[in-house]
Amino acid sequence: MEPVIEIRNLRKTYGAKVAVADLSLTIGRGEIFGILGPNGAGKTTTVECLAGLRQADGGTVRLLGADPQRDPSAVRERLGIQLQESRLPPKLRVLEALRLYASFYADPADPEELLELLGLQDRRDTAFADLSGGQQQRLSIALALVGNPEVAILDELTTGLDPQARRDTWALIERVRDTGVTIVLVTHFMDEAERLCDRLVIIDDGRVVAEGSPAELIRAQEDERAFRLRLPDGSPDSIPAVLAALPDVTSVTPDDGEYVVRGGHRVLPAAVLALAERDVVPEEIRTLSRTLEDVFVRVTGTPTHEEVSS
Ligand SMILES: Nc1ncnc2c1ncn2[C@@H]1O[C@H](COP(=O)(O)OP(=O)(O)OP(=O)(O)O)[C@@H](O)[C@H]1O
Repeated sequence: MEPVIEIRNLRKTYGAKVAVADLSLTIGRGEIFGILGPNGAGKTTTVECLAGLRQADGGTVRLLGADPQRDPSAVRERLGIQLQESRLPPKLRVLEALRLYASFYADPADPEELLELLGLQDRRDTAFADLSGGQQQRLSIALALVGNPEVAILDELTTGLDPQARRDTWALIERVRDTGVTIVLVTHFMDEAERLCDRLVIIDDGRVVAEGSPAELIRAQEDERAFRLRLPDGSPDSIPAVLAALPDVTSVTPDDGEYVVRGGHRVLPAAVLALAERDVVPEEIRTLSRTLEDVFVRVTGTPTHEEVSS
């Protein structure tokens, strides 16, 4: 793997607040690399240091062999960045925006080709304010790509998009990667990371707590089990808390009228026994395959949804 990004022992504080404690990672050419973590974990600070937008307190950063901290201009032409909630003037039209941004670069991409890659050809004369959320998002990706970058950083790519627009955006990112661009994806969506990333890190409190491909990370959770449970109408309200208190259970999460129960390899028999002792016959039980979300909950201790307390 030819590294295009190397971060070693990065540290960044804001006054007394340690945003990045000690973080190292390596990203290879042509990868879609995910940076995941709970709110406030230090993801945005990390990519801002990587882009030379913030000065780190310690550690080294190399992007395409250059030091973006010391010499931001050395990476400016080779890096595209789409930060959270990038907004444009409401009246600026799509093609105008692309041409304007292209004028900042010595060797920009052809705005017409970008319009086609991003499926915005028939929106070329539409003002930013009149685009749908998905189209605005696609335009902000196009703007990150207009300088013909070798590396693109995309932060919270699909926040606020509907399921179809999210899937379209994922397909688009794969097309961009296929053109040879290395992509750094900052996200808190586990399904997005599992679907798109070749490799990823999960960071928590400014440190890497897990690293690998989604499949490797999921395989490493072999002793984890989970199932979905639908209780019969009229079962005692205390049942979820009873399950949450069992030693084999690590979490009970309500979801769409059912419960997702997670725990060790004995979680299913232990829960069924506890239900039987209370004369509760489940309406339905479905075992679940492990996902990146299970890995995330385990390594960060942060539930992605509200849990039942025991
Ligand atoms: N300019 C700043 N001044 C002070 N504290 C900051 C600043 N920017 C970020 N922080 C704090 O540093 C920590 C890391 O923030 P950062 O935005 O890097 O996290 P994040 O993982 O990107 O979070 P989110 O998912 O919420 O965007 C947080 O506790 C945040 O409140």
